[in-house]
Amino acid sequence: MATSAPVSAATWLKDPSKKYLPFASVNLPDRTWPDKRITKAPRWASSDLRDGNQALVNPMTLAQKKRVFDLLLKCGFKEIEAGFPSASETEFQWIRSLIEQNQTPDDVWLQVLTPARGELIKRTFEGVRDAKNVILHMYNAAAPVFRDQVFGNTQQQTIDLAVKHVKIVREQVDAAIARGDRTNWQFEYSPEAFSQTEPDFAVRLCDAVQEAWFAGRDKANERPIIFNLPATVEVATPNNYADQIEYFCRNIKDRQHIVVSLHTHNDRGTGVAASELGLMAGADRVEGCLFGNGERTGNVDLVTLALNMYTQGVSPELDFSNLEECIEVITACSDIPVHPRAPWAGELVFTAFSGSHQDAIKKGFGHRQKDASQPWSIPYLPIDPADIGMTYEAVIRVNSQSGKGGVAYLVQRSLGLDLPKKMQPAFYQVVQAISERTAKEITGDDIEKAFRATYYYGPEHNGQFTLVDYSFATGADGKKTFTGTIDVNGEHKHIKGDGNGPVSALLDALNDAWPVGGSKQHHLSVKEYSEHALGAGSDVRAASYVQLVDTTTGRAVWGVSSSTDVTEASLKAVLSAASNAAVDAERRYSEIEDAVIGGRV
Ligand SMILES: CC(=O)SCCNC(=O)CCNC(=O)[C@H](O)C(C)(C)COP(=O)(O)OP(=O)(O)OC[C@H]1O[C@@H](n2cnc3c(N)ncnc32)[C@H](O)[C@@H]1OP(=O)(O)O
Ligand SMILES: CC(C)C(=O)C(=O)O
Ligand SMILES: [Mg+2]
Repeated sequence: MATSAPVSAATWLKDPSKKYLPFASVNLPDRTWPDKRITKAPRWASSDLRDGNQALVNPMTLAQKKRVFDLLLKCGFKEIEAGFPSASETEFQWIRSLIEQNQTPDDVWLQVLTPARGELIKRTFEGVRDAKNVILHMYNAAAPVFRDQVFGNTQQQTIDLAVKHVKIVREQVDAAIARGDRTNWQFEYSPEAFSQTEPDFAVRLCDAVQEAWFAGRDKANERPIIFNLPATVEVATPNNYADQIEYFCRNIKDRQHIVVSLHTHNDRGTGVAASELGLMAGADRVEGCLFGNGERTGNVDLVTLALNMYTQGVSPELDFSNLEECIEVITACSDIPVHPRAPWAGELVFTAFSGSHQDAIKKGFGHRQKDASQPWSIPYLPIDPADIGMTYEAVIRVNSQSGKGGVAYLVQRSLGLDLPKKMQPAFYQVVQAISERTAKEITGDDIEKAFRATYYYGPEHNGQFTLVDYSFATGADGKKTFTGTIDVNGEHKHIKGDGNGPVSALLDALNDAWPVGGSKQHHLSVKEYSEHALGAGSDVRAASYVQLVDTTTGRAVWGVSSSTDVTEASLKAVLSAASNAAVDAERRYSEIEDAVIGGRV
């Protein structure tokens, strides 16, 4: 018995060239857009509540729409496509509520979409009655794939359909004016699937629409018509879209009386690039959605577009200083998360896990601290996270791919300690061992805990030796004599020693006292010493770092401490290092691991 192939059988083709044809480019050898730059913000129109909303699994409730609408106002949008009033009673009432409850500020244009269908246009006009500012947006499909397969229309029939409905829109506007309605009107026309439409036909169609719209009027006294040129489905590389826009701008009649608007989708992942190149090609206006919501792969992401502009030093004239709030509102209302790696807004986009990135960022911040008046330039960070309301906290996160620079950066952020370069590898080894053991990210908190445990840093972290009291005497030869008491595992021990300075005098005393607290004989000498101020003003403290080497074994250990008194900080740092020297390396690692991860592994 014959069996039929499963419906989902793969049809991957070794040679797809018969099934899929390459995009036919516009012939525009003298294109000028590649040499242009984006030097000012376009007019922005949000379509979150229309194109974004129509593509949601669960379209927004009225309350959610209102939340998004308010957010858009807060971000500074002046043109908001709020819906499709003829689609349903809910959509209609939503638009009515915005108007009747006076929710739209006087400088904001309420945009509504209608297909080129007489009864739906009339319903749309009923929907926007008494609004202050309305952009009446009408579309019909123009591309051959729609003409042939959906409507069975020729080019001329497509033009006729558009013109007929433009006249209906005009009649409705005239009727509203005649009635004395207070509304200001703009007309927007979209030849749907513009980017798949023959460029010369798109121009002819729009010329006919323009003629019908302005018929018998002096264009100079009219608001310009908006020609919105959608890449309804993105089917080619973005340079093709730019060519189409430049071609349109060059060939459309009376360019000065029209606004060229872009409306890109992201099917190939280049919606942002297409809009940017489209602006370079001469467009004036951009439609899209926050975080790229919308049909299929979404509309162009307006946050990305605006912040791309911002980081080129061009004000987008939109305010995304509180990006967290935008993310919160849009994700809650659309039920679609922002990808962790989405440009600018993703949770991970300011985070460096890898060692060489962390090292470069840390150094970049160091540079900037010295002179913050220079233009922003930090490796791997094309924007200052603070400008969009993000903190630096997430900039460096540590896993097993991280390096010493990143770890040192986190210690600096949490404890203010600027670890000496030579000390960084030692503490990094500690963190690396923990991170390999857990095979997970090590949080900033974990790193702080590990640091405190490793160097007995902080009052609750006592090493083998702690300083109880001390004094110094200076001899005639300038030598210092340390006399003091140290606590060794709970027992006080009096020690005395000489040296060129406080550190060497304490070490001399310690070396004399070995073995103490059950530890073996050691002979410690100073290999590295450094200190820096911690904090400022009356709260300033000294941070001291010392590396001791045990000359009996060659093992080197670090110690750290801080105090309001420089000498005390250095003595405590010596005892921190000596406490490390007193315990063998293996045991120290397991003590530290215990303190940081306990039973978490
Ligand atoms: C690219 C874009 O995003 S365009 C915007 C798309 N957004 C939406 O569609 C969301 C809102 N839409 C809706 O709620 C509905 O589609 C409505 C209410 C507008 C219309 O619904 P319906 O009347 O059921 O029609 P439907 O959407 O299925 O449209 C298909 C019919 O309209 C016809 N049609 C489309 N445009 C026109 C036109 N300008 N003149 C006459 N008929 C038209 C189609 O040929 C088709 O006719 P057929 O059923 O005889 O084959
Ligand atoms: C209605 C039009 C502008 C549209 O959304 C599209 O073509 O993508
Ligand atoms: Mg669209």
